Amino acid sequence: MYASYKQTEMAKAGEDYIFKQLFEKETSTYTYLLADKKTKEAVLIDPVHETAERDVKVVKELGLSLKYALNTHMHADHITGTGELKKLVPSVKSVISEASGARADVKVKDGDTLQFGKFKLDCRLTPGHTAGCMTYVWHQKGMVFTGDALLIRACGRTDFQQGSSESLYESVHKKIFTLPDETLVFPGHDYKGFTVSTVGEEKKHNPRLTKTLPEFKTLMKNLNLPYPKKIDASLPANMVDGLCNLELNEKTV
Ligand SMILES: N[C@@H](CCC(=O)N[C@@H](CSS)C(=O)NCC(=O)O)C(=O)O
Ligand SMILES: [Fe+2]
Repeated sequence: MYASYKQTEMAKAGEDYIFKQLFEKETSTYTYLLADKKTKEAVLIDPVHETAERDVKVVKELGLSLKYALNTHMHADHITGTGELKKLVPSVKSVISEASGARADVKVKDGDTLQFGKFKLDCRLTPGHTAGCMTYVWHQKGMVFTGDALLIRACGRTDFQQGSSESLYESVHKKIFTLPDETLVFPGHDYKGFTVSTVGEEKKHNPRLTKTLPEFKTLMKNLNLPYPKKIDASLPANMVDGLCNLELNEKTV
């Protein structure tokens, strides 16, 4: 059984593509399904362990062929769904940045591209929340998947996983805010009910990233957020592509 979830209203089936924004309620995580309608090739961005079965069900119902399961970073608050997805659909290749230091089938670097059907995602390294955060840009559809680097009217915390407020500020300003203003911003989480923003809106209204760098650094230093509840289980599992410790122990006895 998987945790409770809801699928948001954000589902689009354009002329030549499929886009779905899926939600995992316990950790307020967004998973995105993108596909080429003609070739049926699909990718999932930031799947969650508990909702991997749901994601596979959607993929199958739509007659899609899942090529990649991408992580924007090594998550601290939940176990990635990539390990579970690979069990359910063995041909899927998991993806994470080389800079994350984590295990995956494909390790991407800044400037790499990932192809599905006639579409491609541009990989932009955006460190700061973690040292290995990757933002994926779908230029052809004017969409950017920012993980926890840029959240709607917020941004990822910088107090663990080699976080750095200075790096995050530079990443967002140089690698995300340089995209066209109308680019749709899809984050890795939302804790307030937002589903989508735009680069133009965030440049104007993000209460953290509109500050000067010194102000931003002070603000981030004083966020005082509690550690994510599942951090102790998530980090070791996400280092090894989402295989949980329990399974690893079972294999070694
Ligand atoms: N309470 C949640 C964790 C909330 C949290 O720390 N979120 C992270 C992204 S997940 S690594 C974050 O960067 N938040 C920024 C913010 O301003 O909220 C839990 O226990 O799971
Ligand atoms: Fe995170």
